[in-house]
Amino acid sequence: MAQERTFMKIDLSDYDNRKDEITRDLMTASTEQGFFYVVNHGISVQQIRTMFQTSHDFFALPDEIKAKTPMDKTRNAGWEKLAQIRPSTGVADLKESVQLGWQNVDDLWPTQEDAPGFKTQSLHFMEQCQDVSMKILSCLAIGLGFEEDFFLSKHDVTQPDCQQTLRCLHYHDITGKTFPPEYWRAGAHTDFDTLTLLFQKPGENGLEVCPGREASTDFAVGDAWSPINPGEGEIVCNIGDMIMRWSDDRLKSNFHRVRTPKVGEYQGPRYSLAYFNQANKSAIIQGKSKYPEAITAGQFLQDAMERNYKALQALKAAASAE
Ligand SMILES: O=C(O)CCC(=O)C(=O)O
Ligand SMILES: [Fe+2]
Repeated sequence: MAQERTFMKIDLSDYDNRKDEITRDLMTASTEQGFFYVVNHGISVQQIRTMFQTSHDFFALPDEIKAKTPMDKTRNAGWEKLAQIRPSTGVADLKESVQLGWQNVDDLWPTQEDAPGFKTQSLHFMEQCQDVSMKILSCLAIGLGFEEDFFLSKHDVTQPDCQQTLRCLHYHDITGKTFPPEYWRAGAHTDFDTLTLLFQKPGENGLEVCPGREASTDFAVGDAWSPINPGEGEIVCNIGDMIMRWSDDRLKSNFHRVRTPKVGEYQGPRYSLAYFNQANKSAIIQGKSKYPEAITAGQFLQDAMERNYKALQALKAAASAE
């Protein structure tokens, strides 16, 4: 079921002077919908376009080249194609992606020879995403009653156990093709992280959101999906499971998906970029009321992946019993 919703636009301009107002707006957006647009964030349209060109050039390489740095799940970095299976669908997303990290992934970057400029440009963009993310997380810390730098040291990209990641995504051109209904460009899911920054190219829409999730461990999801279509230069941000738990479920990590366009609609390629903020492995996540028990971010992610795995196995078992 489709439902029109308006998502808040958070203006980061004059950040230092307007921090109280920005915090109020961010808390409203994060406790209600968990999705919002961010504008005047300091990353120029030109810089975003340059990163999209870089991502486009990488994906245009032959698969044999991209496969030189395959997805390494333990380090959450590398390239994969038609490989990510969501428990909500049971089939692989119609996409390819490359995940880039800050630490311990030197061997998982494509070489300068294969992808000239890719590493330099991506790292530059990651720095910019990191800056914007820390501004938002600083406000959310204040809003949740922590010290304003509370989340900063916990998402420290200089630490060897840092888990901050940029994922470049390419949803293939499917012009003229029809897929069974369980095939999505990205099947419905929540993000495991604290905060995601999403960029897309103008007009390459398809992202849909379903607000209303009550607990960070919940799989249940309603059926009122709303499109969220950013203008050029706007960042779509969403709250992830990690900060939902940290905030005792006050901030909402909601389900989202990317629909597969039908024949008659624009079915050309779609490119997006997602910067996932995930606390350092050793960072302690501890709520103040509902979830007072301490857990490391490393353990939190492992548990989340295990829950996903079990849900997928249950889905397969149900399908084979039919
Ligand atoms: O491509 C998009 O717009 C969304 C991607 C996404 O939700 C994800 O990779 O977690
Ligand atoms: Fe996502």
